[in-house]
Amino acid sequence: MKLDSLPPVFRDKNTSEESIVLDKEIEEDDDVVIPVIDLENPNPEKIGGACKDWGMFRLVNHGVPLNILTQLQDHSRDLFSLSFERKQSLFTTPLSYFWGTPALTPSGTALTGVPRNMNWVEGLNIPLGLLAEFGAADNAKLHSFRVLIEEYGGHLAKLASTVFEVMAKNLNLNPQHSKSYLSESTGFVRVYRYPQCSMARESWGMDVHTDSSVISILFQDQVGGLELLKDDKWLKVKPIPHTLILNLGDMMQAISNDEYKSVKHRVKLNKWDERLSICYFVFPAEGGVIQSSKYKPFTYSDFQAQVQQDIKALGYKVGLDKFRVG
Ligand SMILES: O=C(O)CCC(=O)C(=O)O
Ligand SMILES: [Fe+2]
Repeated sequence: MKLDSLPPVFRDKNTSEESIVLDKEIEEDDDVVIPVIDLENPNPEKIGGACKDWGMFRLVNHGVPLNILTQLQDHSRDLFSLSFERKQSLFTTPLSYFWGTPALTPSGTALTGVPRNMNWVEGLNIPLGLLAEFGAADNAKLHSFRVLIEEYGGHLAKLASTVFEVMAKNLNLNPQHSKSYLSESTGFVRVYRYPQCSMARESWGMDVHTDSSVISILFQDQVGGLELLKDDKWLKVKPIPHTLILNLGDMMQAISNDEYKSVKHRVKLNKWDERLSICYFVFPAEGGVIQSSKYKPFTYSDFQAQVQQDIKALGYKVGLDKFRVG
């Protein structure tokens, strides 16, 4: 890892490779087996059960070509290895480059508020609906990244709607409403690098949170660190090559009237390796009102505005509780 590629605030906690190796401990293994959904032959009952009991499951036979996954990883690593200053100047609107927090304003800059612990992460935010504005013709690296992201985004949008259709049927959603509950044009991709950190026990890659999305789909490398909360226990989500992890966000919990869970999750750091993950998020259509008996009618924009206000004022997201009836 090149030290000058890190945001300056992350540099002092990254000691040399040698001292890190001496420090190596064996961590106990408490991996769990989260439900596996085979998309070649999706079983609606199994999907329903996984949504209710876990809020997170693994996708296999998902149809995203392996070469796209590996190329995207390679390209992302290459971009993150650029110097911090270069990344700041290269990733301009509609892309954005952020670090220290995953909470962004709608335009993609890091949201600052009441100071909280720094999240040990840097990332690129890529709104798929604005890819046409992302010219990048004068930069070969960015251009091929854009082409890949476009292809990846197309696959993930299809994947998300396939799974959403099964959920909508399972929940007997009104087809008129459910059309606006998932809108491809709202999708964005986040690419994260979690630098190795010598104080991995004291810092977080990403603090405990739920996603605000309808559906999030994650592609992680082999380093591991993602954990989910189930029955008050933190469980590791083991990296398995070529599989994707789908989790439900707050919008899906509201749409399902709390039948499905927006799962709490977090990312632990690693002392020895940096970690790369690529996440896709998709939301309801602009102006689409979420109707359910447990929540006041609200749009995703209402929700997002409330989240931004809470992060600024309190330092954290309150989330769905702000919209609950009674
Ligand atoms: O990097 C990961 O594994 C998880 C990222 C995440 O939870 C998020 O972006 O909401
Ligand atoms: Fe998340």
